[in-house]
Amino acid sequence: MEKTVARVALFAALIAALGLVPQLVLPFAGGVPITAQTLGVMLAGLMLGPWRGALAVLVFMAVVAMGAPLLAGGRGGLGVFAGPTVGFFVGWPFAAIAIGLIYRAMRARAPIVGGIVASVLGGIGVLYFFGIVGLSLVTGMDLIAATVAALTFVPGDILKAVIAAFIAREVRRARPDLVD
Ligand SMILES: O=C(O)CCCC[C@@H]1SC[C@@H]2NC(=O)N[C@@H]21
Repeated sequence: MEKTVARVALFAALIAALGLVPQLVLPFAGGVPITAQTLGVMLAGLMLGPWRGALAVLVFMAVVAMGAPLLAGGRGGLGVFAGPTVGFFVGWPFAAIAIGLIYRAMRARAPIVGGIVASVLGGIGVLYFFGIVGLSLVTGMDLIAATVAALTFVPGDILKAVIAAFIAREVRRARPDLVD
């Protein structure tokens, strides 16, 4: 129990720390930034598993919602729920669940490929569904335009998926007792 609390807190803190990496706001992405924090969401799903990973993300989100400026660029507070990133933000725990479930099913046979596939399906497939709908609702963009805007993030998120898969495999090799 104590170990679980410590791990969940650690990953919530990791996602917060990744917010220190400067965000990149591209003019054609509807005001949604490129952020390193999605790497933290992927790592939480891969290394804590679906439910504890989602819990770590939810803890981080609760602290942000309470006003802590822990999102990249120093954002926080309830205003996040009215901004163009709301769908991605709300989608993070669902992405962590999908990543954790897919990785559990694949990691024994293919730790790296499984980590990449899980992170791409959860961190792009599932997450972008929420993100695109949210972007469309908040900005009034139609779903096609919001999807095109979201495509901006695909190369960076694939890179994060590869990095997350290697980190998860190495930590699992070195300290199997610390991961899901
Ligand atoms: O800071 C926020 O309010 C949430 C940011 C969401 C950014 C999304 S997550 C998926 C995609 N990949 C990125 O690097 N940025 C977007």
